[in-house]
Amino acid sequence: MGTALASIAACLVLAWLYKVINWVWVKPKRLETCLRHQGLKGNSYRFLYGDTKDNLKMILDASSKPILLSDDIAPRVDPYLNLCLRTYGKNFIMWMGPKPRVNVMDPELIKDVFNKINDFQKPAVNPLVALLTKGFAIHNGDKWAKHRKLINPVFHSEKLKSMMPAFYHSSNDMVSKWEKLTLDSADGSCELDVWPDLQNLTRNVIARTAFGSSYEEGKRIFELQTELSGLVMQALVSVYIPGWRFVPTKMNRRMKALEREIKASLRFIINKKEEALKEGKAASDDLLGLLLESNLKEMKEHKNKKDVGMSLDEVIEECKLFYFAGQESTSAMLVWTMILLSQHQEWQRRARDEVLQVFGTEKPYLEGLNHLKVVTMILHEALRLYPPGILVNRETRKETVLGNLTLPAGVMVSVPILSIQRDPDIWGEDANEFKPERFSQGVFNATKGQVTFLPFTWGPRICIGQNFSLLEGKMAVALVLKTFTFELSPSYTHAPYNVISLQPQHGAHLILHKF
Ligand code: HEM
Repeated sequence: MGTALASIAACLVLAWLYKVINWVWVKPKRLETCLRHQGLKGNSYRFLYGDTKDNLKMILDASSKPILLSDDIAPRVDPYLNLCLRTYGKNFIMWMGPKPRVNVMDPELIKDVFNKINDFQKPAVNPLVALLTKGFAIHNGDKWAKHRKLINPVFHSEKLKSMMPAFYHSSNDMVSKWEKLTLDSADGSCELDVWPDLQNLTRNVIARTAFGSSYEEGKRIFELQTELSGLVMQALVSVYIPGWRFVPTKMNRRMKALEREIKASLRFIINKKEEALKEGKAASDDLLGLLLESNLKEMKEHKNKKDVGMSLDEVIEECKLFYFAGQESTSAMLVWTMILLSQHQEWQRRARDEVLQVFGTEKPYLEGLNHLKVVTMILHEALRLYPPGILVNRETRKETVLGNLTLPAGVMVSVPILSIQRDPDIWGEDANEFKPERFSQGVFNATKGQVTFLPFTWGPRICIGQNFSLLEGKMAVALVLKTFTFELSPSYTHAPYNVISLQPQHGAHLILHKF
């Protein structure tokens, strides 16, 4: 009996060892040979870590010093990728641990990557990131399609109209706070770091638009989510050990407690809203109400079918996704827009003239915001130079053809948005300069119809919140321009860096003058 057990144990250990050796050595080397035969350059695979150690070291080094406003930001923001581009050209492989990642910058290939969503799937997320959200942004296949279909109506342009009061009140709260600071000073000016206030603005917008009347509870959930993101980020910089998250360390216990509290608070809000909706009491004009309405409709229409609609847990995860996806990126877009307009006073003046011409002393309204041409050009140029998401990844699950390449299963494909949007081959020699006039005839003309402007990516998985965030951004920019002129403070240091989104590492110190 004992010998039989020992043999089974030995077999299990051998099987496990085989899997580990295959994962860390045999498979990466096989993939490397296959990719090199097809002409792809890049560093050789290094055991377990691949390029990740060098990548991290270069990021830490680059982020230890600021750069000049006139410098290219790529060497600071993504130094390793930038080095590979210079060393190997645009088509190369980088090693994300034992996984090869192919860099793709050809517009036709990018189109394929974003269009063929079943061939190029979202990579599995680190279980730590899944603590923050398991919403449809991380799913593939039928589950993604089902959730996207249910959530699409929530972001329909006619529904955005009902979000206008939330955009206005949140922007107005911020502008009133700044106005008070300028009025309290003798010369009607004040110096401040606008970055935390812009983050607060976009948080308030999501709390208001997601939960309507439950806004205060929504804000509390945000505080918990922010603490949880901080802990997840801390855990992510250490080497990921499978299963470590179950060890009851102080940090792991806190993460679990936060996750439980967030879930319980969301469950409470959702139940309250669902009850009210069923009784016909609540106007479903917030994101959660609209989502529940879309869900109820689907369940009624297909009540005899299996697996229809979303469960309560799935709705909870989608609410967490609104927080996660909707906030950081929009505040990043706004902060870089303000920094660029501080540097380029002529464009600031043109944008203000337009805002005053459209709204005069009136509160900004939907149709007016939709007609702001100069402001839209400026937002697009800010999103080109400082895309909140600098890179997106996909992964092959089976042998897949991409242009001249045949990629085996298990290869990551990366679209480096920042490098593409600053590529002189695509945008011309002035690619690194702020020139909103590029977008004077719209995005299609600016890109000559190619897939080269990608702040929201492209294809079926394009950002669902694109119109939402642009409208929110226009409201905030219009109110700021109506109230202040602004410039960079001498204490501003230019230090773009990438943590989830492209952020100003040392804040955004500006001087505001009451207009
Ligand atoms: C300036 C602001 C924003 C930027 C630059 C941005 C950017 C992006 C990008 C690049 C993706 C695609 C990621 C990928 O393909 O891997 C994406 C997806 C997504 N975004 Fe946004 N986003 C913004 C605002 C928002 C807002 C306000 C919301 C919601 C309230 C939102 C919700 C989502 C969702 C749910 C997805 C997943 C779509 C899918 O997988 O089908 N985003 N966003």
